[in-house]
Parts: sequence; C-alpha cells; structure tokens
Amino acid sequence: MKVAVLPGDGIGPEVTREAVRVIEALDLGISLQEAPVGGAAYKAHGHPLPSATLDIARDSDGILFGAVGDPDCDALERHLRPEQAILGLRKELTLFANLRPAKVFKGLEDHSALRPEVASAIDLLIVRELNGDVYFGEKGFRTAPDGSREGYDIMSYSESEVRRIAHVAFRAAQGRGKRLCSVDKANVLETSQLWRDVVIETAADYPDVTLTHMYVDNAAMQLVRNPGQFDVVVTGNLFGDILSDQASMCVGSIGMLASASLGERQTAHGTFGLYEPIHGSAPDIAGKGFANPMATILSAAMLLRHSLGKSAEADRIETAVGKALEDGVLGRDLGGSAGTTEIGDAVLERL
Ligand SMILES: NC(=O)C1=CN([C@@H]2O[C@H](COP(=O)(O)OP(=O)(O)OC[C@H]3O[C@@H](n4cnc5c(N)ncnc54)[C@H](O)[C@@H]3O)[C@@H](O)[C@H]2O)C=CC1
Ligand SMILES: CC(C)CC(=O)C(=O)O
Ligand SMILES: [Mg+2]
Repeated sequence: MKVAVLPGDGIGPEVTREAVRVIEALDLGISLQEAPVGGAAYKAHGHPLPSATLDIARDSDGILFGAVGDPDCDALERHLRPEQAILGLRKELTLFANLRPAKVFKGLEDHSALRPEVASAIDLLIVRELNGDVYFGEKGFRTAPDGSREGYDIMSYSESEVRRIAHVAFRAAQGRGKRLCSVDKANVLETSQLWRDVVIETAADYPDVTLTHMYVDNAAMQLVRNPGQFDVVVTGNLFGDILSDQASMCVGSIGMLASASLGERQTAHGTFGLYEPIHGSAPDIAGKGFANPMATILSAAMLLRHSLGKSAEADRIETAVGKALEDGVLGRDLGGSAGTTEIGDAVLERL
C-alpha cells in the first residue's frame, strides 16, 4: 500500500505530521512517500505542482494532502500560485467527488457557534462536485468599451459532470438517511437549471431516496437555523466550498472537518482518492504550534477506509479523536489550549 504525503504550505506540514504519526502507529505496512506541493514546491522547483509530485501522487493508492497557499505567492501569475496545485491534482487525477462529512462529536455541542440543542442534531454529508463550475471555466481580464477593467470567470457544468456527481450523492444517501438535498441557484443561473434538471433525471434510478431542492442562499441560512434537517447535500464546486466552511463552524471549528476527494479509479485496496482537511494553510497561525490537526487526522481515517480497505483502523482513529475530545483535549480553535503536537499525542494515546 502506497500513500503519497503532500504537506504543502503554512500549517499544512504541521497538521500532516500528526496524521502521519497516527498512520505509522497503526503499523499497517503502508509505504509513505513525501513530495513538495504548493508554494513550497514553487520556491524549490519553480512550479506549485511539479511533474515529479504529480507522478508520485498518481502512482499511489491514496494521497494525504495538507494545505497550500502562501501570501508571498499572491502576486504570481495565476497558473503559478500555490492553489493551482490542489486544483491541478483534483483535475489531473479526475477526483470529482468531494465528500465532506460534518457531525458533532460528543462533548463538542457547547463549542459550536450554534446553540447546543441546534448543533447536537448535525450529522450531514456535503457532496461537492470538484472538477467543474466557475473554478475551471475560462477566466481573464479584459477592457470594457469605456476603457475600464473587467474580470471574468465562466461558470458552466456539462450534463455528464452533473450526472456522475448526482450518482455519487444518491448512492451516499442510500447508505445513510436516504434523503438528498440538491443545492443550486436555478432561479438565476442556467448552469444551476441544468444541474437541477439532471439531478431530477438521475433520481429515477433511486426511488428509495427522497430528493429535495434548495437555493444556495436559503441553504446557507438553513444550515445555521436547523442543520439537523440535512442528511446528504449535493452541490457544485463553488457553493460546496462555501457551505462546507460554514458547516465546520456549526460543528465547532474548521480544524475539525475532514474530506475525501474520489474518482472512479479502483486500486487493489479500494477507491483511489485524495484526503485533506477542508481548511487552508492558515498563514495567520502557521509556525505557532497551535493548529488543530484533528481534521487531517480524520482525513487519514477516511484514506484508510476508502482507499486502503482498512475500515476497522479508520474506526479506531475516529474513536480515538472522539475520546480525546470527550477528555477535554481541545485546541485553541475550540476554546482550549492544546497545541498541535499535544493533540496528536492525545489521539495516539487513545488509539
Ligand atoms: N485545500 C487547500 O489547500 C486550501 C487552501 N486555501 C488557501 O489557504 C490560505 C489561507 O486561506 P484562508 O482563507 O485564511 O483559509 P484558512 O482555512 O487557511 O483559514 C481560515 C481561518 O481558520 C483558521 N484555521 C484554519 N485551519 C485551522 C486549524 N487546523 N486549526 C485552527 N485554526 C484553523 C485560520 O487560522 C484562519 O483564521 C490561502 O492561500 C487560501 O487560498 C484555502 C482553503 C483550502
Ligand atoms: C484553495 C481552493 C482552491 C480550494 C478550497 O478552498 C477548498 O477546496 O476548500
Ligand atoms: Mg475552501
């Protein structure tokens, strides 16, 4: 079993280190190969996603990814910016289905941005499309007829892109509470109208799943009003990006939400995928030793479950994280004082 480890920038290496310690402690004979990505790769090799890194990622059974993003690189041309590395990996490896589960761990109810009785009901899965939408459309700057500057990014989805993510979401709903809410902006956007039409067509294959639709502005509101109403949410790349950061605060912190990005490729052990916390490189706290590594540790659990066929070990990691939280091991993001390594130690002790 081969895992590519791409720590990236900012807190990426700090949180990835803790997840790697957890994987190593399980002693599963996994071979870990580290490679540079993001701003770190740009500084060392002149490109945020060097071809050698992409080869290591492609050649693995699964990828553990930290985060990319470096304020020093914000003035670079778009194709050289650190963020292009994660976009490039998702696109090059056809990882189109991003699963972002959000559930309140026991004991965290009081640490949510919501009232405890509202937060405690959260157990949802955001299925975010990852290969299309405005992130990958034609973009650029142009001069308007009056001589002023314009920026543009084309939003589009093809029928096949919507259909394949809809199938993933319906199947996920079948394995959970059998309720799927498709989030779009079909009252304004043609991209969303197509999205809605294709999701409705796909529903015919899943008569056991109840499908509803919600506009994204309402969904943002419902997520804080009554998040317990959601089981599986399927949405596009941009809306899913935003709603998942919002969901993270509903469960307590962005430092808690893990993710899996999957495609269709099967390996000898499971489905090939990339696993990363939903947060970014957090330059504001990088190097200070108090980034919460739990989202990355939980991402490692998803890696074991989906890509390496190690469900029992994934359960062990999730249980250990839950126990650490119940025992009051909380990072600063959750109102506690535990540092990055201390949180890693606490999870390891409870494995
Ligand atoms: N997949 C990726 O690699 C992503 C990269 N980014 C990049 O990261 C950089 C920073 O972006 P931001 O908008 O600031 O988002 P961010 O997610 O990095 O940080 C947002 C806020 O949450 C806090 N935070 C994030 N993760 C945390 C953790 N594990 N523990 C405790 N606090 C945590 C940060 O300190 C910050 O105040 C940018 O360059 C951005 O493009 C952003 C999101 C995803
Ligand atoms: C940095 C972006 C490309 C991605 C992002 O914010 C995310 O995937 O959550
Ligand atoms: Mg994001």
